Amino acid sequence: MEIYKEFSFDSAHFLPNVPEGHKCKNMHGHTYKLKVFVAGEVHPHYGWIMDFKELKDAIAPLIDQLDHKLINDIPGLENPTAENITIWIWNRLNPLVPQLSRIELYETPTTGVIYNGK
Ligand SMILES: Nc1nc2c(c(=O)[nH]1)N=C([C@H](O)[C@H](O)COP(=O)(O)OP(=O)(O)OP(=O)(O)O)CN2
Ligand SMILES: [Zn+2]
Repeated sequence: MEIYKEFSFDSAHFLPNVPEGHKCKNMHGHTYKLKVFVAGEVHPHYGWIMDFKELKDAIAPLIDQLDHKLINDIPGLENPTAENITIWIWNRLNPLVPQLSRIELYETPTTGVIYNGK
């Protein structure tokens, strides 16, 4: 079984490595939607895989770093594609939440990344 919790953050970014003339070389913003999945067994006493609040507390410092920021300024995110942001989140969240099974990051309503750490 998997549980999930959704988060969102509003951030500015630009993509420095795209060719001249590409619209994403200009600074612009997104309301990112983040969906975090955790897999495991249902605890016989608590009746849950993991407390949603524990998940929220684990990701809060990462959301704080991203929300209302220029993502390019964050060390490790100088080229803040959706793929790189997703890997950055995974690498910081997985040590705190070892049962992490999947991250989905939506940059726009029609574009996103699904990552399971491999
Ligand atoms: N594989 C990726 N491709 C692109 C990324 C990315 O992170 N990974 N990022 C961008 C830009 O950040 C851009 O803001 C999003 O691109 P796009 O889907 O073209 O955005 P639009 O809102 O303009 O989409 P429309 O459907 O055309 O309105 C680009 N590519
Ligand atoms: Zn963008």
